[in-house]
Amino acid sequence: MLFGLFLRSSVNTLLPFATARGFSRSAYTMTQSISMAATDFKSDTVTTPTESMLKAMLTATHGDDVYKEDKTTNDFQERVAKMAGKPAGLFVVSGTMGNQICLRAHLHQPPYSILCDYRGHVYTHEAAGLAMLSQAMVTPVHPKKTTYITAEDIQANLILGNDIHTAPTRVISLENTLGGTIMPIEEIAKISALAKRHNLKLHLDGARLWNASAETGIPISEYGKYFDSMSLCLSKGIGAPVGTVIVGEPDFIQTANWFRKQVGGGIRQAGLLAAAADVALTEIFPEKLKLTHETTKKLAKELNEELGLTFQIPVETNFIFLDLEKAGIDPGVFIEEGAKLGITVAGARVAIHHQISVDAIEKLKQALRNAIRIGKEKLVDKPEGSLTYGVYDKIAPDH
Ligand SMILES: Cc1ncc(COP(=O)(O)O)c(C=O)c1O
Ligand SMILES: C[C@@H](O)[C@H](N)C(=O)O
Repeated sequence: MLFGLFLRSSVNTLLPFATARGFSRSAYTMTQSISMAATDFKSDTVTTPTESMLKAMLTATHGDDVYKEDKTTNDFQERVAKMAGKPAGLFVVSGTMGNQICLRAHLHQPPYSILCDYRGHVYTHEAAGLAMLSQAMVTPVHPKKTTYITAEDIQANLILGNDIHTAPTRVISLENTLGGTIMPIEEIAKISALAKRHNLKLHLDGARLWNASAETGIPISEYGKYFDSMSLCLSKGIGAPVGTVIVGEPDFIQTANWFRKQVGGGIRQAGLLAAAADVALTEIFPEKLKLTHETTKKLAKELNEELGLTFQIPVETNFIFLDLEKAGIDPGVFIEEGAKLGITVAGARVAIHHQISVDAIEKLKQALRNAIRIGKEKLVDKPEGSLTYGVYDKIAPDH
């Protein structure tokens, strides 16, 4: 009974999608009890567990995952690996861990380097893991003409051969979606062929591959054909409280498991977390993700038509990258005006997820109206700790 009360009071009880003012078939949920995520645009990592996820945790098995004895975890790993078209998977606690142990497991004898997009999360937001865990050099590549790095961009930046002055490229690490933009599968196929031609490994930071798949209709397994490893987060738009599954060949996953243990990522009763992630994947993918994208695009259209706002990169899934500079909006003012209205924003990037409330969307628009009005009247320092995504602020490649 007590737990039932806890459930009711602290989680979103998601009603069927509501048709909200101005947002037909909205991805917004009308929540009976407002979760802190309902007003939080800083990221899609902020979603809170739904009642169904918490209930699933109650019936999870309690085996010790370090000894591979937990049925719920083993079954979930198998489910995600199958969706990815890969023979093996490993449940880890975060996307960062998933990426870093995959990349480390592909590398054998330094000196070596990893090639990725200059905005790639593995390079910009994983606490220098490539340098410290993998002792790798990085070749950050700027896309020349598109919002994603192409086979041509990569070819021009590969470090091949064994010149003693260099750290040869051993792994190409892609990210899809990146900044919410989708990398076309045709380009991925070209990059895969290039990697194979030079005997390089290809990794995907697929924290939001679910979004790309939901938007394009291309199955996860179709993407999986081109990669030696993928890190698939369940704690972003999929809305699980914790978890990522990395996928690949069995011997690769065994090596990655070693590095998982080494960084303290061996999990005991992992079934509790895997059970919630399993329900989240079923509940959210792909339909609720698609609705979230529809809502994001509709909001972007309204911000452009009503407020004249433009965007740093195309709005293709669940992120809007506002061009605040062009609008004369100080990020600190935007953050401050949002706080006054009871919403959390983090600067240029606006993240939409399945728990954002209709009311919060209206407040976001009002905060932007206020910030435009205030304009250059005053400049406000960004509050300490605000997520700035500086790398994303410059996401538009230097054409
Ligand atoms: C593209 C991308 N990859 C990886 C990660 C890392 O995930 P986590 O925060 O769970 O470590 C994030 C952030 O959440 C991300 O945005
Ligand atoms: C902050 C960053 O690590 C996180 N992945 C996000 O996109 O919000």
